[in-house]
Amino acid sequence: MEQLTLKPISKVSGSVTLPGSKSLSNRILLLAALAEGTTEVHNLLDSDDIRHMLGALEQMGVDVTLNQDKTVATVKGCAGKLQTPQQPLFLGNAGTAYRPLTAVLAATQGVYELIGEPRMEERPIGHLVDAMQALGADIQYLKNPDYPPLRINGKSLSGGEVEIDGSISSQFLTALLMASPLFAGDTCIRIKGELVSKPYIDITVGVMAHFGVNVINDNYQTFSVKGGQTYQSPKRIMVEGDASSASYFIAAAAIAGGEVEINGVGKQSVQGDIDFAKVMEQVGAKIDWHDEKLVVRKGALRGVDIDANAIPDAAMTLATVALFADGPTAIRNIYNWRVKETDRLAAMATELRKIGAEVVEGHDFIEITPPSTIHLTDIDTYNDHRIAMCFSMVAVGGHEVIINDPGCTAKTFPTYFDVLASISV
Ligand SMILES: O=C(O)C1=C[C@@H](OP(=O)(O)O)[C@@H](O)[C@H](O)C1
Ligand SMILES: C=C(OP(=O)(O)O)C(=O)O
Repeated sequence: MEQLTLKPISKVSGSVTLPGSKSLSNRILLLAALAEGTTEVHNLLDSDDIRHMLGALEQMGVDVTLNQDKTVATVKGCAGKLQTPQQPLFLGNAGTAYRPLTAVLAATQGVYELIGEPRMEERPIGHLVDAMQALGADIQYLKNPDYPPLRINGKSLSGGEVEIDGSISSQFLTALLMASPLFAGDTCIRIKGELVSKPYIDITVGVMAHFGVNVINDNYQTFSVKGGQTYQSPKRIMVEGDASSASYFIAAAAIAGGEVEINGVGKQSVQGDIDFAKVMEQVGAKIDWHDEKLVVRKGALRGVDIDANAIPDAAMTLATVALFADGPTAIRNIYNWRVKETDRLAAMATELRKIGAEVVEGHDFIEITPPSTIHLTDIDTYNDHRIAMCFSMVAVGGHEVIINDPGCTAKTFPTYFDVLASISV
């Protein structure tokens, strides 16, 4: 196994430009593929999750041309007419590819098999399949009920009224929304249970609007979409920087100081994870907010007690910032950390304890009391990019740390450790 030893970092200073948002990149690619017209996508993320979406689209006959560094894609829309792939579509562990493709392909003529990495087979998808089946979709589980892999016999669906459980993942609603304009008739979606990760629905609705489809969102309880529509290419679209990736640099500047300019997200961001910057202000970071950049400086760091349901990805970064706060930090309402790249609640608790922190792991929360001394250890990353990136904060806090399998950041941020090194003193 590869290991990366991070030496103590005494200061971070300089400027970083964020890679494009994973959530925006995969939504935009899928809708550009389904649209009428050609779309030029700028600042596309180049990472494993996007590669899986691109690979699937290519297998279904979509013509996508990438520039040399793979950050500009020209997508020739197929106006909803995808080809049946010859092979199963391998989607890695990319939720933003697997879930939307499940719903869209169920409403598109053809036969599809959707497969993934072993962890994908442990990530539930039953709530989405239940809703699609209630609308008449033909989707079968190939191994275990409620989990990938899936076989889909795509066909014309008529829409109608449908309920979807939103309590485990917002990606199921995102998927259903993205498929809804393809149904022959109108669709009214009612949310069962408390909808989690709500800001991601705003991203979905925003991207659909760019492609000419209007969603009526009634207080995150019901959503209405007109049927019989074809997405329309906006011709050119820009992916903003990844707000979840920004969290590591915001945290690094807050812990180690110097001044870090983070380009690509700011006041104008459409991503919910931008609110991590507000949480870090509460923690003590000094942040200047610009339209599309943040400038972050160090402050005295306080422990906080937050409900992180709206920012599940960025909130992981707070768990390692907590090592350097003046008291305990609690991160609450994050049950679905357990069904992501790994059981993130268990994994974070285990690794933080190895560093020396006192940790309470609840069913849906984690409480972290900073250690009096930080232990030198190697961090297991569980094939979870965010665990690898979060624990680089130990080095930022002035302590050597070893990251096992650092290459797992390829899921969303292949160059993360180089970018961190570029601002480290
Ligand atoms: O829709 C999206 O782009 C995402 C939604 C979130 O998942 P959940 O809705 O499952 O919390 C988030 O964790 C994931 O990284 C990306
Ligand atoms: C949960 C994540 O990914 P996915 O899109 O696969 O759900 C993540 O990137 O933290």
